[in-house]
Amino acid sequence: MSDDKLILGNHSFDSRFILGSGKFSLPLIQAAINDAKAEIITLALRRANQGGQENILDFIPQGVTLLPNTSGARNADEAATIARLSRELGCGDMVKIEVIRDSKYLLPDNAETVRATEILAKEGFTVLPYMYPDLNTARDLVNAGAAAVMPLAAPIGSNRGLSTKDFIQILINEIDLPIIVDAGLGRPSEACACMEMGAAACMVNTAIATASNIPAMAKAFADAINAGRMAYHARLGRVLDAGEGASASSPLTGFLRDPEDDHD
Ligand SMILES: CC(=O)[C@@H](O)[C@H](O)COP(=O)(O)O
Repeated sequence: MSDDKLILGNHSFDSRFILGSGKFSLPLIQAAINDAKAEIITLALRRANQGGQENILDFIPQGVTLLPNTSGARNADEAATIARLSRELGCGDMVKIEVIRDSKYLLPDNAETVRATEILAKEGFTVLPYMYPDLNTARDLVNAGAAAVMPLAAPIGSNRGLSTKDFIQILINEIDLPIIVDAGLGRPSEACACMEMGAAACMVNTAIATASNIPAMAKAFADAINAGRMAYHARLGRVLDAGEGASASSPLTGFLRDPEDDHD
């Protein structure tokens, strides 16, 4: 699967692990790059330089793609302004749209996210919108020119895992764009599950940033994402319904069903 690239607009990547950087530190960024082989790291422009505090830009080596996000935007126009500013500053044409009005659950405003996507796609941006997993919104995002769709697994920073699983599966089945699961993943096994389902990539921040051993957790997520991708390509076997009973693993070695055991 050496040519199994993640394609986002005109950009192509080998890694399917994306580091969200709301919580960042030098050890986290080093771990993401060295241990998890991240090729994309998000950048909240409003946090890029806060005078005297750590500046994330100082930690990003060449060759790693910065994905500016519109964190702090409360509507589409604010998101568009942040995106234009980041392009002017030389941060490239990719942008992750985050439009959030709800300060308790930090849930994205899907309608304003569609509007921001339409504005910025028309201006030539490669737009990656963060959204609540809803099929109608995802279809609107496709029509608006998104390069991928980024549904949340659970509220940002919650480590609660794949709580929107069924709805993300609908997007994977129905939307002909990369589906990048973003936010709330707490365990590597959950990232693996996303990839087995057919997600194109996972974005993780808090679960790694808050682990006791950051490099080991970064590597665990990367390995889980790779394992899930391999399983997706290998195609999972059929799951029996509960009523179907068992199916002998070694049917040629004496575990054949005795017809007398059959019950209606
Ligand atoms: C939308 C957002 O901010 C997320 O991208 C965040 O970077 C990752 O979410 P977690 O911190 O929950 O992993």
